[in-house]
Amino acid sequence: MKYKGNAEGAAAELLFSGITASVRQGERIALIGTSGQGKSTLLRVLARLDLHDGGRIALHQRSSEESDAREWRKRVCYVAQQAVMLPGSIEDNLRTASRLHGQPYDDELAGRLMGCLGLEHLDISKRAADLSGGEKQRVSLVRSMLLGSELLLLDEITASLDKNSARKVEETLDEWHQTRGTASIWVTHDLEQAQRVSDRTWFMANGTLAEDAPTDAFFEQPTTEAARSFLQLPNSTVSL
Ligand SMILES: Nc1ncnc2c1ncn2[C@@H]1O[C@H](COP(=O)(O)OP(=O)(O)OP(=O)(O)O)[C@@H](O)[C@H]1O
Repeated sequence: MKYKGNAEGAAAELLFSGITASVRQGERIALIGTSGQGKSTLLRVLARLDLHDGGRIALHQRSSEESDAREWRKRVCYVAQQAVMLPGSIEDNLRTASRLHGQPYDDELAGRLMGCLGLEHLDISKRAADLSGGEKQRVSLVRSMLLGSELLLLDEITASLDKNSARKVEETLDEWHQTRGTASIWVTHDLEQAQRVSDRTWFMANGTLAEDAPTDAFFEQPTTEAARSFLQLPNSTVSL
């Protein structure tokens, strides 16, 4: 699905292939696997921020080729691990979605989400560039949530947060999911977090989606040796 070229024109290497999967409305997926498997790349492909070299992605049966990229990115929103703040104040950043998509800015909702994520102390007229890494990450999450997407692609969004703040992010997204039915694919290396925030787990290994299973089943009884090894479970006789 996505090629990884290396320098000096050497033969391109297939990063992953043969992935067939779907996300149901309101479903919460944890995407896990060892570093370098292509989890972030898969999210970026799904958000149409990276181009796939083959295969098809579709939203409600409409393929990416038939859909307007801007409209797609409003409905499928990628939240990066390294939050990028736009020039201007925190409020300017929060207003991005409404400005870009010509929709009214919900001041009350923005304030509520900032509070839920432990950012109520921030003066939103402050320069966004001056925020700490963890603050930027949460402001960027609020900015994305204000888009009202139906699928959030969350790329290690709590990686630079303390435990307390990370829990607030999880709780806020859980409430968001309960009240709005927003689906998510959450890339995380924290396996306890993966179990808390998902109904289904996608496990990437060996250049493909090696397992796609309900989260409880995956963690109790993974079916591949790759997953057993990843979860540090004893070997079984189950084959890859
Ligand atoms: N645009 C690109 N061109 C070439 N190689 C790329 C590109 N994007 C990512 N890669 C490479 O593809 C591989 C997968 O990267 P990716 O960040 O998707 O993995 P990951 O599973 O999310 O890793 P991690 O868990 O460490 O964040 C890495 O070796 C990376 O260097």
